[in-house]
Amino acid sequence: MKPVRFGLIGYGAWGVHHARVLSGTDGAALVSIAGRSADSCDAARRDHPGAAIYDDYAAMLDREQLDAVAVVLPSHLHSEAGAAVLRSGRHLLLEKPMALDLADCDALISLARDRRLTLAVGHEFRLSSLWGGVKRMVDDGAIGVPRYALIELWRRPYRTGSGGWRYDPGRVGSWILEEPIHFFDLARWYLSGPGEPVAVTARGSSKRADRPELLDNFSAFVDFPGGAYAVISQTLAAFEHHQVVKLTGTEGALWASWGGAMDRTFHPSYSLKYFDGQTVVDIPIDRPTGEVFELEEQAAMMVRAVRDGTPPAVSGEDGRRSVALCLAARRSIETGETVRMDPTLDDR
Ligand SMILES: NC(=O)C1=CN([C@@H]2O[C@H](COP(=O)(O)OP(=O)(O)OC[C@H]3O[C@@H](n4cnc5c(N)ncnc54)[C@H](OP(=O)(O)O)[C@@H]3O)[C@@H](O)[C@H]2O)C=CC1
Ligand SMILES: O=C1CO[C@H](CO)[C@@H](O)[C@@H]1O
Repeated sequence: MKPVRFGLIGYGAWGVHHARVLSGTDGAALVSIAGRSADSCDAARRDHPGAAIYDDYAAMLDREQLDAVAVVLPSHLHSEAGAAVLRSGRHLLLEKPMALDLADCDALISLARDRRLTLAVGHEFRLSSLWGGVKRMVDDGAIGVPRYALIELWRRPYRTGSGGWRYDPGRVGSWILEEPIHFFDLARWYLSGPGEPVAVTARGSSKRADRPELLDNFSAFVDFPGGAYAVISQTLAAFEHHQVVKLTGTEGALWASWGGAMDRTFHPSYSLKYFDGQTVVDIPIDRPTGEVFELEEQAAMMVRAVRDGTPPAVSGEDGRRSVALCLAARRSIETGETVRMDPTLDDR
């Protein structure tokens, strides 16, 4: 069978991993990469001598024969580059956050729908043996009806990113859209059985008096219909990278934890403990877990989506809901109020 032909836009810290994975996934071929500076283009050429390298992604989309394109650019460029990919008739794997506002999310969803193309968003935690193991046990009824989730991250400060985009609110949107967005996605995945979140209440603080908008510390309560709720909490004012999900239900509890020297480590430690109301057992995790591993599952998922039309793990609608929760959290911090969500998806 002919391989699915992939293009990649963006060859920074995370694009390098997308490229590594796309060039090694069964059924995929990494055909071309678009960078921007001479440095990132040279690095792409050196690492992937078989791929065509461009310093202009529009030229790559014009000239290359591609089935699908991964967009791994600074977040303010997601909507513009994602739209260009879809308009060119290619399936799209778009890094999170899907876009910085809901109008841009809507435009991408419409473009993909009108052209019958796959739009997948890079919330790769859903492909994890650990975080996905939690989901499978919840779906199997292991903890009864889920009532509470704590999703917590302790980590070192963010990298600045190329040209400092991660520390510029105009380009990053907010730090809530940068990483807590993954946790809003997980909270929905675990708890939205009875329906989508109904309200968000958030608080945040900065460690720098001169940059109060950069929320090193962030916490949110997310209310679901029927009284279940999630607490999302993150600090960037710490060290290494340690994440937990603690989930309780009417009949049991799950405690998943993951840790490493950094988010992109190939040597993490992780565990999943399950309590059935009486005893605690360790649940074996069958595959290594961590974002560098989940990318492999994500690439395989994209190959299936292109070949067979299998729905993506995280759709444009999912990506949009997570953006909506982040924007609601930011509004809650600004106003000091709880923000009610519109379950019909019309919250703007
Ligand atoms: N799902 C996940 O777990 C993760 C997601 N991400 C997301 O991935 C995206 C990229 O993050 P990251 O790689 O860390 O950021 P970096 O700043 O490390 O890399 C961004 C890259 O984009 C390139 N770039 C900028 N403008 C253009 C353009 N017009 N055409 C082509 N390339 C361009 C830059 O090129 P140059 O170097 O030449 O300036 C740079 O190489 C972000 O949206 C981030 O949120 C990141 C990490 C993990
Ligand atoms: O998962 C992630 C790990 O951290 C990165 C920032 O350093 C985020 O961009 C990303 O979403």
